[in-house]
Amino acid sequence: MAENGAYAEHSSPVIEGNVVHVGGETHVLNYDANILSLDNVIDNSDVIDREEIIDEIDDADDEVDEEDVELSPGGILDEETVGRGLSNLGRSADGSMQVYLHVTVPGFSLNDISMIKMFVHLQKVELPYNEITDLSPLSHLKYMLVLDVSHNKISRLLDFEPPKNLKEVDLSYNEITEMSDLSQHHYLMKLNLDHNQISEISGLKNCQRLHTLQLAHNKIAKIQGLDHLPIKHLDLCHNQIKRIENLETLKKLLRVNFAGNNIRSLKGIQEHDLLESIDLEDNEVIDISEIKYIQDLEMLRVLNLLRNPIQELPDYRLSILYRIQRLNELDRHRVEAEEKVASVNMFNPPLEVIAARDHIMHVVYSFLQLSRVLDSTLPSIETPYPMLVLVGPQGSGKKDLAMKLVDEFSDYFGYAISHTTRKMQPEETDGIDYHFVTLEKFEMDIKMGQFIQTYQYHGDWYGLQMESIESVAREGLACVVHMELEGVLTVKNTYFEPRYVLIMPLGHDSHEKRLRDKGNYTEGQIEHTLSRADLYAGYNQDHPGFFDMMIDSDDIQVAYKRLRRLVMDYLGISINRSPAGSIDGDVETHAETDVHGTTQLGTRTWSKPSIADSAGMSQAYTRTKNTQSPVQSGRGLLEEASWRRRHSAARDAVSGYIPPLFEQIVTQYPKTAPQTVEGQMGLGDGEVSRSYSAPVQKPPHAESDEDSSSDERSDSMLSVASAGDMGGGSPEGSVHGGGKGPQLPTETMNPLEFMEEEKGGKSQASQPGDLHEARPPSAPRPGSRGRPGSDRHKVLPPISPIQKVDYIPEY
Ligand SMILES: Nc1ncnc2c1ncn2[C@@H]1O[C@H](COP(=O)(O)OP(=O)(O)OP(=O)(O)O)[C@@H](O)[C@H]1O
Repeated sequence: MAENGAYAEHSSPVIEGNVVHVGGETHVLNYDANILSLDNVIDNSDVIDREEIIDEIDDADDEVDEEDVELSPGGILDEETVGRGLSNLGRSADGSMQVYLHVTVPGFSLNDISMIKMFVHLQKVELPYNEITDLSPLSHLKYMLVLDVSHNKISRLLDFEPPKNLKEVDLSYNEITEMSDLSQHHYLMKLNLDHNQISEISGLKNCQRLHTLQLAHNKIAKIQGLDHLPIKHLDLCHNQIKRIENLETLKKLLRVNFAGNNIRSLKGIQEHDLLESIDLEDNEVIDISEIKYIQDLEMLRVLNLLRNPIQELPDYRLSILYRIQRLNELDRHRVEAEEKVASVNMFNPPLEVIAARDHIMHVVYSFLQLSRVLDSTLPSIETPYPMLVLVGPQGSGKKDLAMKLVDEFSDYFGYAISHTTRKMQPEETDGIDYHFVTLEKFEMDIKMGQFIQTYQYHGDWYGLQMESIESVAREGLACVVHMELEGVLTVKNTYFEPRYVLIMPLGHDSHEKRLRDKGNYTEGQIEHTLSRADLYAGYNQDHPGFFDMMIDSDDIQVAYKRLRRLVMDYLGISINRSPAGSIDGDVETHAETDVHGTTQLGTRTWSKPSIADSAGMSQAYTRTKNTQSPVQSGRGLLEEASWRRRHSAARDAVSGYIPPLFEQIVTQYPKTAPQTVEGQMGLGDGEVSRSYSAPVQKPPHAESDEDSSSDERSDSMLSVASAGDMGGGSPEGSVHGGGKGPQLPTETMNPLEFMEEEKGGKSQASQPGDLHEARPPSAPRPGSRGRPGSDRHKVLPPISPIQKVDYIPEY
């Protein structure tokens, strides 16, 4: 009997056993003489050209196909059947012959494959869909690499002498109940045992090259016997597994399929850093918290949780995507980038998104209410309602600072009381620290459009109502509020333009201690709050200009000193000099008090620079007056004011004038809190902290305090401004009074009023028809001269009188 394979190359057909070699091709012939007459081929070899011979052979093959030849009768594999199934001609393993390397004989109901042992060179044997029970003839196929005997009746696993190099075995759809020891199959890489009756994984211990193990649709109840195997693809779907276990040592896992089991928890799958795909379809995963076991898997891209109870959770898909942002496919559906964004916005919205939503909500609710004119805080381009917002993490002490500031500067500031649903603490008073309200009331107020911002912190709601601000403003005071960062972001969406001072406990330990000392917070809350301190620091760093100032509140006393000095600087309140001539600059320092015991004001108020800023105006005023009106100069009002500001700035630059600190803070952009602690431009003690800000120089027109320190100069600027003998006397005197020094306008004075006065003469009484009369009457409160937000301060500059201005001083 001829072997499958060997031939020598000839130009004319050469017959070797059942093989014909024609022009480099080899054909296997049947022994049945009816199929092909070898004589014919050989006899006519001289006269029939090669192609005809090949055609003839092909025709003969076709004829045979058409005939109903019974192959492998009785399920006994015969040579004819093998011959038909041979393919893939190639070199034999020893390289000496050309042989067929593959055989495929599917669906012949084979139960005896003894014949196969004749074909020793076969490397790939496919005998699926038969009735094979015994694989022992395969022991002869020493070169076999791949074996597919799926869909047979095999009950014993690889029960034959193993070919040395057997790599892939498909024994799926058989009747194997037990996994025998496969220790001799050293080279086994892929083993498919799907659809058998296996109840226990075993015998694989020495299969140290096994990278794919398929055991789907068996009766396995426990994952075991896989320790230290280099398995990358593990398919255990449709078994009876309840727990993912014993996978710790499978460090190469890339894909696992546990679909169709009874798994509830994902515990056991963690720490597989290479895992890319997990299929858990049709299991019993119910709890979203289970995702924690897989959310740190760096390479995970595909997850299937279809037909698990977890699918019933509201926003299930987004919550999974939020937790595992790196997924490309979830539940057999591609994940879109938009879904990932939506998931973040839903479960951990960026601060800006929270603030925008909050703002929109309050705007919409307020639109639903009857509109009401808010006379005290109505916005104005020139002088927005003055507000100071202390912002920082909980426990930064900002509430205490705010309270203390309002206490000390009660003539200037009022505390805008926020509403909260949190429990009142023993040391707190309703209506002073907060308006303590029920959740129902809080929600009702939201719906009534009362709030300008709200924020939920540690489960309690906080919110600032318009009425809280308005009630402070009605008193003629600027308002101080404190809030978390999200609140600030909402306020930044409103028309208010407060100054924002970041109160930051820079020392982690002191912050923690302060939180613990309060004794009100749980461990989780403390941890959360401490982590938010980093958020603030990061936000400050990433958003230059967001905060106007940062104050370290590690030491609350020092923090207050700084805040106090900042405020005094803003307000232009002079600071007493100590006998030694230095500035006290601390809590002991008091605002300069005039003979009447009222605090003396400088030229600044707590507001944004108005159209005609004080520096520009002040210097403009020292110039020769030019009574050309904007109309005459061909410029509009705003354009005129802008032109003057630029003119003034240019002149300052030429003359070397550098505005004092407060003015830099108020007027310069970006007006930012220092991005690092070191860079803090605080109003700290002495030159060190000053060195971070621009040097403060005396303006050319300031004549006094030659030897003052820079701090003093800063303050002296204010004094100079007020020194135009505005300090004493009546409010009118302080603003309009004619002194010897340069006349400086103040922000307590409407620039237009200032211009008008300049026109009409400093000390002259108002003339009929001038701005004073055109302006709505203001009711000065006793002792409230020109303080921010007061009725003396033109927070609400009249609109119609602007039209009446007939000139703006030129210089
Ligand atoms: N209207 C508001 N909007 C946003 N956050 C607010 C508002 N009112 C108060 N908060 C902030 O809510 C947080 C919790 O308030 P709580 O009164 O418990 O703080 P606290 O312990 O006094 O903190 P701190 O010492 O920083 O003032 C604080 O950071 C507070 O500033």
